[in-house]
This record gives sequence, C-alpha cells and structure tokens, in this order.
Amino acid sequence: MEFKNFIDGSWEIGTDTTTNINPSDRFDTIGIAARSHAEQVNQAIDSAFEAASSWANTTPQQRFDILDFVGTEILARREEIGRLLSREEGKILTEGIGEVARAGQIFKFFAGEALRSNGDHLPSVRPGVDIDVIRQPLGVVGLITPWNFPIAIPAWKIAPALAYGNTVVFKPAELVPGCAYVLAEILSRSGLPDGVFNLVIGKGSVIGPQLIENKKISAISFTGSVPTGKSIAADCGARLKKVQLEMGGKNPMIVLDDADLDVAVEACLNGAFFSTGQRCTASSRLIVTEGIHDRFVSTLSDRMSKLIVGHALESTTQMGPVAEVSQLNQNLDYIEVARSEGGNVQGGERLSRDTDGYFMAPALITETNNNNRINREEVFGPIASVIRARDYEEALTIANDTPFGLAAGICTQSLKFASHFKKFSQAGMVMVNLPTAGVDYHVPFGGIKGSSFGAREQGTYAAEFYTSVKTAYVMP
Ligand SMILES: NC(=O)C1=CN([C@@H]2O[C@H](COP(=O)(O)OP(=O)(O)OC[C@H]3O[C@@H](n4cnc5c(N)ncnc54)[C@H](OP(=O)(O)O)[C@@H]3O)[C@@H](O)[C@H]2O)C=CC1
Ligand SMILES: O=C(O)CCC(=O)C(=O)O
Repeated sequence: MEFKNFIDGSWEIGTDTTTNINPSDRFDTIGIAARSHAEQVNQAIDSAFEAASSWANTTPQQRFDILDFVGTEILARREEIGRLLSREEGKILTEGIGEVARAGQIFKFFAGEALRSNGDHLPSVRPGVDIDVIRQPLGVVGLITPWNFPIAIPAWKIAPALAYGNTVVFKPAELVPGCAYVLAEILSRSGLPDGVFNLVIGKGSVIGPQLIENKKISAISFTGSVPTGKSIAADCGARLKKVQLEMGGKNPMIVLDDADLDVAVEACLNGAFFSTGQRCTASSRLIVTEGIHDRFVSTLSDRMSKLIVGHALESTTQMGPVAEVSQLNQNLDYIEVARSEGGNVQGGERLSRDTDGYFMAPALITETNNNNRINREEVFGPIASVIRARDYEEALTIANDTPFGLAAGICTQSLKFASHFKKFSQAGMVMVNLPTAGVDYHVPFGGIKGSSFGAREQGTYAAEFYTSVKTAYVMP
C-alpha cells in the first residue's frame, strides 16, 4: 500500500518515502509512506488558509453531515481498520478494534457538537444594550500526534477542529502513517471542500517547526513527549500562537488495605500492561499499603507472568510487541536502572520469536522508593514498580510527589478515602476502583503540572481550545 499525503484535495506521495514495518513481524511490510518536503507542507498550509473563511461560514448542518458520515464509516469498518492499526502499532486486535470504534464515536460526538455549540446572550449593565458572547473558529490549526493511539488521538483533534469551523493540517507520527492515511481517505470522501483537511506525513523534527513558524497557522495541538512538547510551547509562546499540549504521566495507583484484592489486581494489570504499557495514562507507580502489600504483589505477579505475549493479530495474545526498537531499548535500559537502584525485578526479559518482533515480557519491580529514577521518569512500556506505604496519608503524599499530573487511581472500599483522594490527588483524571488508563470519549481529557498545558481536550470542553470568544455589544 502507498500512504500518501492529502493536500488541497489531491493525493501525492513524492519522491522521498519511508517503509512501514509491522512491530510484531519485521518481515511484514505494511506500506510505503510519504516523507513530506518543505514545499508540500507549505502547500498544505496555504490550501488550509485559503479554505478557512468559507469553511468557517458553513452551516452546522453541513458540518454535522460530514462528521457523521466519517463516524459512520469508521464504525462500519472497525474490524478492518482495527486490523491495520494492530499490524502497524502492535496493540492486540481487540484493543485495535476498540480504538477504531472510539474514533468513530468521537466523530459522531463532534458531529453533534457542530449543532449544539452556541454562545451566550446577556443583558448589559447599560440600559437598552444587548451583549452576545460568540464562539468563532481560530482559522488553520496544526495537529501533531503520537504513535500510541494512531486513530483515536487524531480523531479527538481533527473532529473538534472541523466541528468548530477550523481548517486542518495534520501531521501524524512517522511510525503510524497507515491509520492516518485511512482516516484521511474517509475524510476525502465525506464532502469536505478541498483544503479544509490536509495530511502531511513525515518527520516531526522537519514538519513541526514549519507548522509552528508559519503565520497562517493560528494554533497547534500536540500530544507526545515532554521535551518535544516544551520546545513546541516555547516556540508558540514566542509567536503568541495558541498551543495545547498533552504529554507524559507517571501515574500512581494506590492500593489500600481495605481494597477488594481482585479488583485491585485487575485494575493494575490492565493499567500497567495492557496496550504494552504504551499509554500516557498507564499505572506505572503502584503504591501499596503494608497490610495488603505481599498478597497484592504475589497475586499481581502471578497474573502478570501468565499474560500471553505475542503477535498482535493472534487471537490468544494478551500483550503485543513494543511499537519500535528505540522504545524497546529504552524499556530494557530502565529495567537495568531499576535493578541498579535496588529494585527486585520480575519479568522484563527480551523475548525472541520467529517473526523477529519487538517483544518483551511485562515487568514488575518491587522494593522501590519514590526517589528512584524508575518512579520519576516516564518509561512508556509494560513496566510497573511497587512502592510500600504505611497508610493512606503516606500513599497520597507519594502519589502527589511527581512532576506529572495526568491520571491517578485508588483501590479502596472506603468512601471516606475515595472522596478525599478525588479531591486531593494532584491529577487531571482520578479513578476509583478502575484502571488509570482507558477513558470515555465524551468528557474532558488532560492533566495538570508537567503533563499538560493549555485547554483540555475532548467532550464539550474541546471548544475552549478550538474557538476564540468574541463579545459583541449591540444597541438595537
Ligand atoms: N503522552 C503520550 O501520549 C505520548 C508520550 N510519548 C513519550 O515520548 C517518548 C518518545 O516518543 P516519540 O514518539 O519520540 O515522541 P515525540 O514527542 O518525539 O513525538 C510525538 C509527535 O511529535 C512529532 N515531533 C517530533 N519532533 C518534533 C518537533 N521538533 N516539532 C514538532 N513535532 C515533533 C513526532 O513526529 P515523528 O513521529 O515524525 O518524530 C510525533 O508526531 C516515549 O518514550 C514516551 O515517553 C510518546 C508517545 C505518546
Ligand atoms: O487511556 C486512554 O484511554 C487514553 C490514553 C492516551 O490518550 C495516551 O496514552 O496518549
């Protein structure tokens, strides 16, 4: 397959290309992808700029119909696209299909938003004057996405951008051009005028700065690593360009003595190891109180060691490969760091298979403390560490002692502790007796502290980023 750029309503691949390889089976080439050059990126920006004014003035019905069409087609093709996703990114097929369904639902949700979005009408403090607070699109938005959710994250940026009347230049992660291409192909048949949606595939370090520096782009929405996010924010700040960042996490899951052991183990197994731990919401620090610690560790480690690691498309597989070799090496390095810090490592070995995929066993590291590097830095792999705590108060202090603040969880049967945690945990998303990862598509997503910057994504809150507010005073 050829994964082409979509610029001003036309498909093109250009001369410079990359090869897209299946991380489960490195003998399986999925396709050849465009690697955009500067001229193509400029054409995409120009065409989005040209299209912005007429798209901003389309009716809500036109925008609803287009986004609803996209959502319907994605949902109808969830198995086929889910297969491509799993082949390309490496999450297991049920997770791949689930992610595609989520992307379809996101388009449907924002189709509705195109109809629902409104402003406020208020009386003035001056007699006879009316005030309207109106939401207006920003113009052209640049969307930069990571590899770990290759269709859901693009969906939750593209759908609100279009619903609220913006035009788009979309740059997916180079590792996952297939899902981006399929999404663009559906959008290309949805009735969108030329230039409203553009896809430029290629290297982030080349395309990213071009998007940020170009004056025709009004705003950048980014999901990915902390260093890239910080440099994007600094560059946007210097140009007074609106920016939204979703970055890493070092998400705590507290397990209290009174927790239901099965619930806690299930939540941690899912939160730490599903999707090969490649979720910014993954539970990477398991903070466990003394009374349940040993039972919890022994049950979780037993369940972890039975997880079947293998080819993402095999029906028996419970954990697929790591998405790429540099991420695999980073994971294995962190296991050695944890060992050298005194951690007791179970699992975490490199696994070899005939298909030469990037497989490793999930790892549980016990007897760690919160100052260890393994507990301070985001790893982004199937690795969780366990930290002992005396009681709830100490567990909460440890949970909050991190530069990150994306998701935080607690397993307890105590309403008192759950309610206290909901209020005092320093995170944008809090889960009680549920995994820290795996969120709904219709409510806000994002964090505090070093995890996020700017307005929230998803749900009706997405309007905060994708629109600006105008206040109109009228004396009729
Ligand atoms: N919070 C999250 O959801 C995610 C966090 N991460 C974290 O980041 C680490 C590294 O992953 P990685 O994929 O390299 O993350 P990056 O932050 O490098 O990549 C995320 C996106 O940004 C693009 N990008 C890269 N450099 C620039 C730049 N200078 N300007 C603008 N955009 C740029 C990438 O393009 P390209 O792919 O072409 O390089 C990709 O589309 C992981 O180990 C993990 O810790 C990773 C993925 C998701
Ligand atoms: O946990 C989820 O459902 C979403 C996670 C996510 O968006 C991410 O890892 O980037």
